[in-house]
Amino acid sequence: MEQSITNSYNEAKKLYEQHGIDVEGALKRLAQIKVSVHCWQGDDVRGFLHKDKELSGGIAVTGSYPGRARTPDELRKDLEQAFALIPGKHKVNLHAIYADTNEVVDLDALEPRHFTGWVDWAKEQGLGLDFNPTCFSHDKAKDGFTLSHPDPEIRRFWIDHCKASRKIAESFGKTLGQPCVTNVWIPDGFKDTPVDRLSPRVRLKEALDEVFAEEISEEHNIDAVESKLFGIGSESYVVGSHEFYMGYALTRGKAVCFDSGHFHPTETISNKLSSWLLFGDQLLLHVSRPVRWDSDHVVTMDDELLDIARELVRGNLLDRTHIGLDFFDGSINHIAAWVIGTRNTLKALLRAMLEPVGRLKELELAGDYTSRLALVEEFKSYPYGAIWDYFCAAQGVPVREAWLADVKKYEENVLAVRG
Ligand SMILES: C[C@H](O)[C@H](O)[C@@H](O)C(=O)CO
Ligand SMILES: [Mn+2]
Repeated sequence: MEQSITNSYNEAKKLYEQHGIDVEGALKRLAQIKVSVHCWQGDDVRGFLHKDKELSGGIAVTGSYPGRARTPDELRKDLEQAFALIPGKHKVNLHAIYADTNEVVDLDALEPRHFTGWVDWAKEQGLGLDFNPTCFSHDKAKDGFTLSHPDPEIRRFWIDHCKASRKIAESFGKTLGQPCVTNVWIPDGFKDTPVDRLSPRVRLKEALDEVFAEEISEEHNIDAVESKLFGIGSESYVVGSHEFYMGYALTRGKAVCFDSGHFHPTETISNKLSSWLLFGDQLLLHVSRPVRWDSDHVVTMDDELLDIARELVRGNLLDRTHIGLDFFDGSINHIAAWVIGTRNTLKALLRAMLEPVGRLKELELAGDYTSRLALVEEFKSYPYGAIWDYFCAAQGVPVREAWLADVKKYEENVLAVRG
């Protein structure tokens, strides 16, 4: 390691230690955190199962930056390049449409064997896998409804797909020796104001009960459900609203997925986590960045990211939280997007771990809000960057922006030659 990195680290460490902060303990904890990196940033959410299908479900990718992955092998190579620039050992979050198979197989007939390529690779790379049924970009989701569709035959198709997804996830968990989080998100909703808000929710509740009917050990698979306020084409009503899934997950022992882009523009998920975890067991995060009406921008070091990290650290919630990412930006280098979003998420957790939480809580309890504010503000300019640099160097990944040169080289040598 470069001497200047160690020197800056030692100086910074002294400053934190004056406040009783255990810097080495924080770095050990940070090294254990697994971020679930979403595969769909690598190919603009197209997948490999039905190459001709348009992206649907009220989500959209804009931009045509060259070099998106076109095959499972390309996607895996791109992920390997991203992970070489991100400290720690993580997970990859797959959608069903990323099956690695030459067979013509529909979503309801998918089996673990269609994902063998992914599992073998994950094992070899020391990565975990998470999973998602893909309830969009399919003819049977054309009119915007899946699990809550009024037609029982269409509902059946999606129920079978979600059941198949849980079996695939269970096989991931068994083979890789760590649980796979299976997240159900459906786009179902109305563009214009519905007359009957209740019936689609009744259908969704019944369909989900069927999906989850088979007991699968949480050692292998953890079920999560993800709400949304609105999507493109479902502006007026979404069946799987936050309240729907709060009730559903609480009564069924499921995890709730909080996507930071799925709420009103001024509503933050950081303020929801402590409430949920008082009553529910586990949560899944989709760390994203909403911008005006759109929900899926690359995660930056903004106030909400830091507040999410603070909530997890201050409330001791990390052990019950699965941290996933969810953004898709087609206007920049696909690998850089992963690296920026994942490094920022980890860096925000480090910043939160380097705050004098015990002291701040004491001040708050004593009603000394002046000191609380003063300390929180001063800590914003404490030298966490020096601790982060040391962490990156110790983990064998590039320090500061040095990773960008590797991405540019990969772009020139690998991405630019893709058609
Ligand atoms: C592709 C993902 O499953 C999707 O982004 C979902 O998680 C979501 O957030 C939809 O808005
Ligand atoms: Mn999401």
